Amino acid sequence: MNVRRIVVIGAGQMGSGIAQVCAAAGYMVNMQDLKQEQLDKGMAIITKNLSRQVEKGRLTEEGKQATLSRITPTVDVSCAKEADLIIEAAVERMDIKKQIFKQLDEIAPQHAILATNTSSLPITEIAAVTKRPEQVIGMHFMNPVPVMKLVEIIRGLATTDAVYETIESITKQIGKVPVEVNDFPGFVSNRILLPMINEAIYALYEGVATKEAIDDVMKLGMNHPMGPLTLADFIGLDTCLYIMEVLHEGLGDSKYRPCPLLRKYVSAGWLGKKTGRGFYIYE
Ligand SMILES: CC(=O)CC(=O)SCCNC(=O)CCNC(=O)[C@H](O)C(C)(C)COP(=O)(O)OP(=O)(O)OC[C@H]1O[C@@H](n2cnc3c(N)ncnc32)[C@H](O)[C@@H]1OP(=O)(O)O
Ligand SMILES: NC(=O)C1=CN([C@@H]2O[C@H](COP(=O)(O)OP(=O)(O)OC[C@H]3O[C@@H](n4cnc5c(N)ncnc54)[C@H](OP(=O)(O)O)[C@@H]3O)[C@@H](O)[C@H]2O)C=CC1
Repeated sequence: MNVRRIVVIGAGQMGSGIAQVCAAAGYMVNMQDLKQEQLDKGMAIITKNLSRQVEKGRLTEEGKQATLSRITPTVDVSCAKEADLIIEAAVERMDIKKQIFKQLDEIAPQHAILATNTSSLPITEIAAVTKRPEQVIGMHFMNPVPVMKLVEIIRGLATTDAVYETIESITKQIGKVPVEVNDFPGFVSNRILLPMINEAIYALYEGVATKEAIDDVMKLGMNHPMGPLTLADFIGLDTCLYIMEVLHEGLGDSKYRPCPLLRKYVSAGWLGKKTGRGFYIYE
């Protein structure tokens, strides 16, 4: 299928990154969010990332402007009318994703593929609220999107081979590496990563060590680029909690219970880097 226009739903840290890499590869992109403020923040992040590439001599000023000109920020979801592919990157909650997919199914042209960047939620269940489950698929980017190579691709029960192949080909065109995994809670990435992060939070909760010490052990001892508590702040503690809840409920094993300290921080609105405070404080 020939994809020209991509609509990205959500202009947060993932949505803005996805819009950037798609526009940089030549696609026309509409980036939609509920609030203008969030769109402004998303565009500012994209501009900053592209400017850094110009400073490093990896991109010309014209190239930066051309990429920016291919992105149209909007609060109007009816931009989905023009989409060949929609990539949803709103909040990690099944009720909200179902609402979005129902609406997109009504607005988007018949041929359009509806992809979700969900970190953990079942693709089949999201697809079931649409009249085109065969055109719904998981396209799971990693954070920060412009840097990380992986895109986990997850078929729902009804996803066709043609839709899978289109998404695989677009993933390669935007310079990423597709890896196919099956539709299980948390897929592969977060089934393995999030229990490690949750265990690090338990270690802090139980007083095994300070947050700095826990992060140092994993950075210096295991060569992780970021310690698990820094990484949790980077992902967003709300997203970490939602993912743990999906693993706990979806796999039915108490080993996935979210740490009470994680719940407490989320209740306090300490969501990590994006709100200025999580396990650490950010200026
Ligand atoms: C929750 C989910 O569903 C799935 C997930 O995404 S889980 C999260 C997965 N991501 C990770 O695990 C990230 C772990 N951390 C890292 O890999 C690294 O710390 C990092 C790439 C984020 C930063 O790397 P670093 O070496 O510490 O810092 P730094 O030297 O400043 O940056 C390295 C490069 O990344 C770029 N970069 C860093 N942060 C960036 C950002 N937020 N956006 C865009 N580019 C960024 C820098 O510009 C730099 O680019 P060049 O090499 O081209 O100069
Ligand atoms: N953070 C990460 O490391 C990763 C996250 N993901 C997944 O990507 C998705 C987005 O995460 P992330 O970008 O971190 O989250 P953010 O909180 O940074 O951004 C989410 C954005 O979506 C907006 N939004 C909420 N509801 C709607 C809606 N109905 N229509 C349009 N926009 C909406 C939010 O607006 P408002 O703030 O006003 O609610 C916010 O701007 C989640 O599903 C997450 O699990 C996937 C890979 C990695």
